[in-house]
Amino acid sequence: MPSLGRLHLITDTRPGRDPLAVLAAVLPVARAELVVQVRVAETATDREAYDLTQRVVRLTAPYGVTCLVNDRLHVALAARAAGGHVGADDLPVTAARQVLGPTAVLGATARYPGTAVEAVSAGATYLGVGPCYATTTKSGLPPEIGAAGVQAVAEAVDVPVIAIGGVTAAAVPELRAAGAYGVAVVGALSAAADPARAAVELLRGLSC
Ligand SMILES: Cc1ncc(COP(=O)(O)OP(=O)(O)O)c(N)n1
Ligand SMILES: Cc1ncsc1CCOP(=O)(O)O
Ligand SMILES: [Mg+2]
Repeated sequence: MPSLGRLHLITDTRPGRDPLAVLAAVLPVARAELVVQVRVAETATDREAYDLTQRVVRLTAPYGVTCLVNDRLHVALAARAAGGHVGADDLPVTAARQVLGPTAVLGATARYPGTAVEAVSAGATYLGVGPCYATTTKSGLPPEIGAAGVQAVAEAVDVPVIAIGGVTAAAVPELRAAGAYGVAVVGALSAAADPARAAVELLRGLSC
């Protein structure tokens, strides 16, 4: 399996956002350091998720970028994405691994060392760990775990830990120092006035 990119761009499909325009801006600067996770609203249809995934797969293929699908693993398979990401309300990691097959990239959400170790035993190849900081992108989240929470998970597992939730370029150094391999962001790229520049700033911290 090729090494995982350190900057995970999660698509922002909220009204007024343009995930493909953001991706087109970020791709040339981030290249293979980028992972794109297609995440659509729960109210989106499978067809909408599939169409967006196909477009992302086509856009990213020339750059060797890994494309993943959040939650909807059948969409990942149908669109020939590299894998998917599951959390507590999705298929269990063992079932997700069965669906995707042995070589797919499979991310799982974890907040604590115990659940992190279980997810890795069940077949997760990386962990999404958070929320690290306050965020308005997703509601109903549990309390933030901060860099200390990331460190606790990173010390417990030997797969890449991807910090998520309110992550900005300013926070990347402390997350890296805590053992995060990379970061996953929605707003830091989607809401940026200049997404390419925002990606460069995130990548600067990730390369240290
Ligand atoms: C990299 C990464 N980490 C965590 C999540 C959150 O997944 P989940 O807990 O299933 O929540 P939803 O994204 O499905 O709302 C993620 N998507 N990516
Ligand atoms: C999907 C998800 N899961 C935990 S935080 C989050 C949203 C992250 O978005 P942002 O990077 O804008 O805080
Ligand atoms: Mg989910």
